[in-house]
Amino acid sequence: MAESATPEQIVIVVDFGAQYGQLIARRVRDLHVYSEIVPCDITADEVRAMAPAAIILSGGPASVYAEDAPSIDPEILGLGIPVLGFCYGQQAMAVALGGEVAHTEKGEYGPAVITRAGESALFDGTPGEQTVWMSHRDAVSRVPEGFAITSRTEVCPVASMEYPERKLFATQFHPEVRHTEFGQTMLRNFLFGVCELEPDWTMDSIIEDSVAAIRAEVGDDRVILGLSGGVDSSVVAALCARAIGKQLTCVFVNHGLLRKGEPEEVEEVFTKQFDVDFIHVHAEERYLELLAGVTDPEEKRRIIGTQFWKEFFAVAEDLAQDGRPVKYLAQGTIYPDIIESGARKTGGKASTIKSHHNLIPFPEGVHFDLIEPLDHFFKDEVRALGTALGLPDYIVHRQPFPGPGLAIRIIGDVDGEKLTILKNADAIVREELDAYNERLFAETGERNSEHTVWQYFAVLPDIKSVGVMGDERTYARPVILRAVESSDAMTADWARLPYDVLARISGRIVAEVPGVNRVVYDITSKPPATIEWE
Ligand SMILES: Nc1ncnc2c1ncn2[C@@H]1O[C@H](COP(=O)(O)OP(=O)(O)OP(=O)(O)O)[C@@H](O)[C@H]1O
Ligand SMILES: O=c1[nH]c(=O)c2[nH+]cn([C@@H]3O[C@H](COP(=O)(O)O)[C@@H](O)[C@H]3O)c2[nH]1
Ligand SMILES: NC(=O)CC[C@H](N)C(=O)O
Ligand SMILES: [Mg+2]
Repeated sequence: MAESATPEQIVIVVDFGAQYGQLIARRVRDLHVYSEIVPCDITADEVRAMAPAAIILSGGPASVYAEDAPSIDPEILGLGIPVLGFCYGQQAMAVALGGEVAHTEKGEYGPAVITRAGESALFDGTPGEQTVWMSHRDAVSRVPEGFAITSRTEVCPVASMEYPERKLFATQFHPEVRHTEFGQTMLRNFLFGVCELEPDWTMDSIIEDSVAAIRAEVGDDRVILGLSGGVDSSVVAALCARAIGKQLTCVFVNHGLLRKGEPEEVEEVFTKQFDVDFIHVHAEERYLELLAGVTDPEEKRRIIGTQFWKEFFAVAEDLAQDGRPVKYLAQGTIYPDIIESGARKTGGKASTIKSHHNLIPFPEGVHFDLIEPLDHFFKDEVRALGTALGLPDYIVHRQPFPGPGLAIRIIGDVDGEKLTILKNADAIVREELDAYNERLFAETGERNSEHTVWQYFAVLPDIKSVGVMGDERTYARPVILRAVESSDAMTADWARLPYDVLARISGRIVAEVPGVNRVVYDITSKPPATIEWE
C-alpha cells in the first residue's frame, strides 16, 4: 500500500486516553512540525522504528496506581529522545522512573496560578507567575532521582519537573489548551529550543513531498481516482494531476444517493473547469436494487462500500482494454475516516464507531494498490492544502458529504420515494443555511470560522406522526434537521441557529415537500451522538 509522505521529523503523541490527544498533535502541527498520535502500549522497539524527534505524553482519565492503569515503558524514556509529559503523562513519567504519585487533598480543575522555581528552558520568555489550566486529582509527591521541580501551585507541589540533561520534561497542567496563557510558548520552547527542530512542515513542503511520493510510487503506471466532487477527493485530484498528469482518470460514481442537483454540478465542474479525464458512472439502479429492504446501518455501509470497489474495478477493466492496466486507486481518505472505522493504521486500538465506505475490505476478485495522500490529515488541514493548491473556494469550503450519501440519512430501508422526500427537504435546508452562512461570512469575513455552521442536512426517520393540514388529518413523516459546528468532525456541537431561521426551514419543508408534516431539530453534540444518524 502506498503510504502518504511522512516528513523526516516527526513528533509522536503517546495517548493515555486523553480528551486532548488530538489537540496536542494539532498544536504541534500548527507550529509546522509534523505530529501523529500513537497508542500508549507502544514498545521501545516500535518507537525506535519510528525514530521520532520528540515524544509527548498525553493526559488521561486513569489514576496511575489503579489496576490496569496505562503506563509507559521506562525504556522509551531512556532512548535519548526528548520527552514532554502533560498531566497523566507527568505522573506516568514520575512512576516509571521511580518517583511517587499521590492523591492531592483537593483536585485542581480549571485555572490555577503557578509560581516558577529556578531556571527552565521550557519556561523561557514566560513570567514567574502565570495562569495555567489544570484538570487533576493526583499529583507527583516525590520526583524521580535527578529531577528538579520547576514550578508549583498552592495545591500542587510539582506543577512541573524536569531532568534537562536527559531531556525529560513534564507539567501537571495542560499547555495544549488555549486557556494556558503561555502554553504555546512552552511547546515552542520544547520543540525549537530543547529538541532543536525546524518548523519546516509547511503547506508548500507537504505538497512537494506528496507529489514526489505519488510520482515515486506510481512511476509510469495508471491511476484511477474516486472523485466525489468533495473537498478531500478534489485535493487528491489536484495532487495527482500535478504528480502524474494524464496517467490519471477521475471516476465519479453516481449511486443515486447524492443530493439534489449534485451529479450535474460535479460533472459540470470537472469536465468544464478542470483539465482532467473524467468518467461519470451511472450506478443508480444497481445501488437501489442492492439496498432494497436493508435496514441495518453497518450492513448498508458494507453494501455501499463494496459496490464502490466493484464500480471502480469495472472502470479499471474497461480502461485496460487498450493494453495498459490500471494498478492504483487514489482516494480522499482522511484521518477521522480511519480512526472512526477503528481500522488499519491506528494499530487497531480505536473502537469501530461506523465503517466509512472507503475502508471496507475489497470483495473477492477486486484489487488495487491504494494511494491515500491525506490519510494523516484533519479536514481543516485538507482545506488549507486545497487553498495552497489553488483550488477555488467553492470546492475548498464545500461542506462534507459522506460517501454512502443519503442512504445513511434515511433511517431504515431505502427506496425511491423516501429518496425523493429527503432530496427535496435537504435542498431546502441547504438553501436556507447556505444563505445564513453567507450572512455570517459577510459579517465576519471568514469561511468555516467558529461562527459559521459547519455541516447541515436533513434526515428522514422511519416513523410517521399525526398532523393537521388544511383542516385535514395527516399521517406523514417527520424530517430531522441536523446542523453542527465543528472544525475536524471528531467532535461537534449543534448549531445555535436563530429561531427565525429554524422557523423558515420548518415552514418551507412542510409546505413544499409532500409526505412531510413535521420538522424537528437535533440538539445533540458529538459525543455522545455522531454527526450523521447512521
Ligand atoms: N460518489 C463518489 N464517487 C467516487 N468516489 C467517491 C464518491 N464518494 C466518495 N468517494 C471517494 O471516497 C472518499 C471519501 O469520501 P469523503 O466523502 O470522505 O470525501 P470527499 O467526498 O472527497 O470530501 P468531503 O468529505 O468533503 O465530502 C472520497 O475522497 C473519494 O475518493
Ligand atoms: O466519506 C465518508 N464516508 C462515510 O462512510 C462517512 N460517515 C460519516 N462521514 C462524515 O464524516 C464526518 C463525521 O461523521 P460522524 O460524526 O457521523 O461519524 C461527517 O462530516 C460525516 O458526514 C462519512 N464520510
Ligand atoms: N487530566 C489528566 O491527565 C488527569 C490525570 C489523573 N487522572 C488525575 O486525576 O490526576
Ligand atoms: Mg464526500
